[in-house]
Amino acid sequence: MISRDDLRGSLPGDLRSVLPRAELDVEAALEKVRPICEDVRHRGSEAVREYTRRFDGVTLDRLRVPARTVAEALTTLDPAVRDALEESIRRARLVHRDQRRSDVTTRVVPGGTVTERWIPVDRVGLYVPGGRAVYPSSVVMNVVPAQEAGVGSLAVTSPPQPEHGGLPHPTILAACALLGVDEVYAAGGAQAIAMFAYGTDECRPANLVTGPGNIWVAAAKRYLKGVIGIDSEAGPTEIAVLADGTADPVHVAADLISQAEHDPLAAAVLVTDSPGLADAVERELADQVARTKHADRITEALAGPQSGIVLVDDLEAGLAVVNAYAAEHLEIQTANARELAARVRNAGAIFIGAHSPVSLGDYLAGSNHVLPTGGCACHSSGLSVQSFLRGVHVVEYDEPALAEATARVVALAEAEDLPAHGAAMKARFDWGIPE
Ligand SMILES: NC(=O)c1ccc[n+]([C@@H]2O[C@H](COP(=O)([O-])OP(=O)(O)OC[C@H]3O[C@@H](n4cnc5c(N)ncnc54)[C@H](O)[C@@H]3O)[C@@H](O)[C@H]2O)c1
Ligand SMILES: N[C@H](CO)Cc1c[nH]c[nH+]1
Ligand SMILES: [Zn+2]
Repeated sequence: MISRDDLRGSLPGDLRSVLPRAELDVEAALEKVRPICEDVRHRGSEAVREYTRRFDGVTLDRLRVPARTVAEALTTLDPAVRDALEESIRRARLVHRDQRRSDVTTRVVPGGTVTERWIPVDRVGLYVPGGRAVYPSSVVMNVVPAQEAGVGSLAVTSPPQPEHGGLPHPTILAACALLGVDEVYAAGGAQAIAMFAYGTDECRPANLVTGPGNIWVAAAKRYLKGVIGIDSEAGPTEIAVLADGTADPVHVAADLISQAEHDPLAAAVLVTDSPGLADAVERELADQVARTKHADRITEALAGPQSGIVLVDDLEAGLAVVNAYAAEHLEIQTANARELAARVRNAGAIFIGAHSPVSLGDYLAGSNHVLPTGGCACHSSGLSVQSFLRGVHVVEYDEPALAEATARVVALAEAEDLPAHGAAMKARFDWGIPE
């Protein structure tokens, strides 16, 4: 129970330290991924194949999936799944197309302009998880914004599945085919991220790698950042639900369980001012978990230190808690949900009201489901078209505009004791280069 007194005067950081959160030791995982990444750097595909044998239990002669195999995956795709994927792609395109940026030219002074030009990254590597669950939906969430940004070269990688002849899951291949992606690799974990970073004889290096994954994937992204660009760390899934006594405990429990289903390290947190709702949700959780397929990993996730029910005095305190927590997904199920949502500062994505569950966002809302976890939502965004663009300033001044700027540039250069900077300006005018 966190009371208003606990909150009074507490900084978001203090509050964060008393909230449930996974003690995800990415730093410890870094120790383990460092040698994997270095090995891939030096031995390329041979090393990727060796770690694939060790961690995925699959022996592969080559990592690249033949383009024909990708295309053929469509022939065995369940028509209902095809229809759902196509609609998911259509809705995601609608949302992501609206995120495209236009170049903007600012006339700073007469004769002096700065244009911000948006240029897509040349080549991206897209990670699609495939350990405990397989994620064709993450193919959509990675590929659509990259394509809408105008990225020219896209490669997808996903862990090989022993029961599918060492290929990524057929629905992942089919999703790639639907999106027109034919460069696909059967590799997962840290070794796949290193493959994109350093390149191998089979896979050209990429400029940027994006996509969600487990702790090994998150650690590899952190280790290789700089060698390759990365999106935000999108690690084990999190859901926070801010609810009052008007929320339906059956729905709240179902939504918490839905995200706990991803990983024993997934986090599910209810923040409520209603002791009655808290009790009812607890009862519902026990009932629903017992009846669900992945009860083991869900039970582990719900019992972990990262999950729990936080009872607050009122919804103001609840708002402070969810802002401090900065969940990957935040559902607001209260009487005044839209109003509270407008005051949320930190969340990867916000789901308003009884009819906007996270499961909708995972597959079909049109929003992106690759979102920052572990509190990163206080500084990072989910995947979007912007993730695949670079803004480049293009500067163009004419001679009078440069002349008008010269004295001030010289003054600032001298203040920084960098006189050659000033000299580069003066050289263009009568002032000349000083002896
Ligand atoms: N935040 C998001 O946007 C988002 C979206 C979807 C999924 N997720 C998360 O992605 C994760 C997917 O995890 P997953 O495990 O199912 O698939 P994954 O593809 O991320 O990881 C599987 C890979 O991990 C490697 N691996 C397994 N054990 C290892 C070990 N002991 N040492 C080194 N490497 C090892 C293997 O090579 C395997 O290919 C889940 O945590 C889920 O919650 C997050
Ligand atoms: N909830 C995950 C994002 O954290 C995305 C996902 C994909 N499939 C099901 N769920
Ligand atoms: Zn999910």
